[in-house]
Amino acid sequence: MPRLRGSGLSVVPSPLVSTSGLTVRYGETTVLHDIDLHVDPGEIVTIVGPNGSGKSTLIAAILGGVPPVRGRIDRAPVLRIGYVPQRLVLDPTLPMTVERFLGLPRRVPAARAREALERAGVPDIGRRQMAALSGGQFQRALLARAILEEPHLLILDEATAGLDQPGSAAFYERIEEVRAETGCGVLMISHDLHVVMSASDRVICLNGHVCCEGTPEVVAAAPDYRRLFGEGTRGALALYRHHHDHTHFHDGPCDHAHEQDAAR
Ligand SMILES: Nc1ncnc2c1ncn2[C@@H]1O[C@H](COP(=O)(O)OP(=O)(O)OP(=O)(O)O)[C@@H](O)[C@H]1O
Repeated sequence: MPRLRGSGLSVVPSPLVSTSGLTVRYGETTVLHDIDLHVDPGEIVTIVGPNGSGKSTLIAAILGGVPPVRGRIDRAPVLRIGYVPQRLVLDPTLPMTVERFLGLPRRVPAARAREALERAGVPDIGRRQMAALSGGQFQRALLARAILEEPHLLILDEATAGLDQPGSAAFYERIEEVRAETGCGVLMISHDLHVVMSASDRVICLNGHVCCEGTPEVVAAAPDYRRLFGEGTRGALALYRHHHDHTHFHDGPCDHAHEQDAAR
């Protein structure tokens, strides 16, 4: 897969995607007010926010699935988006290997499928049945399918829901590696506050509107963010930094807002 930045092979203008004054309504209810955001090539932007704060709606609007009532969404010309959903329900009785799944809806050469699985960190699961994968392997298979198309922008909607904390941390590390290898931009939603804050270049805290935005440190210290998620995440951020510095993972303190979200 070519690097996107500086390779001259597939340079995409910056930003990859931006919204300005984006406002979305369901019936009489306005769920997104005046959202301005952008994602540049090669950056990881994470959206955090409480349940019902409009995160999935924002992603759906960016993907073109929900029309805004006001504002605009601009995508770079020829933008290729890879999307990893929160979950995908497959009929467990349907025999389907991972290789075959990667070939849907159209066949891909075996070498490309193998490369995508390697990029996703699961090089050996090609012959396995989709129904027999663990939760983490299943999400990696979805990630492989998303990166198969060499996306300029990878969008993940709570892709680690259902994974345990080390599984989530490993998944986000893999996302950082994919970004480093390909230069793609990443826009993701996450409830894994413990691990995601530090895996991001920028964090956008959403609650119907953008409450605060900035580097993980800036957002973790912002009063609006702390009102929504409590004080615990600053410690979690330090914990994650520790994990990152030492390439091992310790369980640690957890703020209750996150526990409730994770338990959903
Ligand atoms: N198709 C729909 N029709 C009507 N209301 C909807 C629809 N989808 C979402 N909503 C409402 O819009 C609001 C935002 O929902 P959304 O799923 O975007 O939030 P979220 O931040 O992703 O939530 P969660 O963290 O629980 O996944 C909620 O009040 C939800 O009930």
